[in-house]
Amino acid sequence: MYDWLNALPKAELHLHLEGSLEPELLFALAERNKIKLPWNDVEALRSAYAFNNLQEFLDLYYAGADVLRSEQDFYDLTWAYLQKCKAQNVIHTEPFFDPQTHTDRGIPFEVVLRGIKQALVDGEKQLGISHGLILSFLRHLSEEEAFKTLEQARPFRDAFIAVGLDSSEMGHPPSKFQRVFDKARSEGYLTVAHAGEEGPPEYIWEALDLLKIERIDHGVRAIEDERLMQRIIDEQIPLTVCPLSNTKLCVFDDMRQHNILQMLERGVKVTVNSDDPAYFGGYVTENFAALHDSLGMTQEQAQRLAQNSLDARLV
Ligand SMILES: Nc1ncnc2[nH]cnc12
Ligand SMILES: [Zn+2]
Repeated sequence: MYDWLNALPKAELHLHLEGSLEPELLFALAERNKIKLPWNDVEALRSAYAFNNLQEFLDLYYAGADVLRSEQDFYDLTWAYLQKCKAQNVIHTEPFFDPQTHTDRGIPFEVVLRGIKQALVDGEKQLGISHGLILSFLRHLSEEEAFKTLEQARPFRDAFIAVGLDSSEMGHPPSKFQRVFDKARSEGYLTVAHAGEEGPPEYIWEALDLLKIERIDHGVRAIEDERLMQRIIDEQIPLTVCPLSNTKLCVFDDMRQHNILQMLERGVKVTVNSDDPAYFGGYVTENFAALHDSLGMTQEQAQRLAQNSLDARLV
C-alpha cells in the first residue's frame, strides 16, 4: 500500500541503534546471555510500550539494552536495523549509539563499537548502505562522565563522524556540555544534539550557539519562537523530526496535530526519521505513512522530505 513511500530513496539521520532492538531479538539475546527478563514473553513486553513522556520510555529503553553484552550482540542489533533500511530504500544512515548505556554496565567501549562498526561496514559492502556513526552522550549524566567517554573514543576516532546529546532533556540544557562539545570539535568531530523535543526553544538556541550543532534532533518546539524559526529557515539548519516518536511520547497528543508539514511549507529543512522504531511502532516508511494518513502529506511533500534527508547528511 505504501510502495511509493518505500520506494523513495532516503537517508535516516535520527536513529538510536539501541532503540531498534525489537522484542523478538531482545528475547533471543536474553536467552543467549542467560538473562532472566521481567516479562514472560514478547507480547507482555510489547504491551509495556505505552508511555506518557520521554522519561517513561527511557526507563524501559535502558532496561531493554541490558541484554546487549557481547560484540556479536551489537553486531546482530545493527545488522537487523540495516536489513530494515534495505527493505525501505534507506540508502544512507547516520545512527547514534550511547556508549555510556553499556560502559556503565561494565561492557567495554571497544566491544560495543566493534560490533556496531563491523555490521555497518558489512552493510556498506553487502547491502550498499553508506553510513556515518554518531557517538551520543547521555545528558542526565555529568560533564565529567561525558569527558571520560570522549577519551574512551579517542583510539577509535575515525569510526565516528560526530558527537550528539540525548536522554532526559528537561533540566539538562545543552550548556551543561559546552566544554565537552568544544573539546570534541577541536578533535574534528561534527556536532548534533537533541533539543526542543520536550525542552523549550531556549535549549535549541543553546544547542546552536554553544554546541555549534549542524542539525537539530527533533526541534519541534522551535515553532513557539518566531525569531528562532527565522534563523532556522535563513540558515537552513536541518531538523531530524520523528513523528511516531513524538506522538508515542505525547509531545503531540495526536498525529493530526504534528507540525512537520507546517514547518516544511514555511521552508524549514525538516526530515523524517524513526528515532527508536522498535518502541514507537515503525521505521522510516511507517513514519512517512503516518504523515500521509493523518496529515494528508502529498507525494510532492514526501519527495521534498526525502530529498531533505539526503541533503542534510553530514557525510
Ligand atoms: N527520543 C529520544 N530523546 C532523547 N533521548 C533518547 N534516547 C533514545 N531516544 C531518545
Ligand atoms: Zn532521539
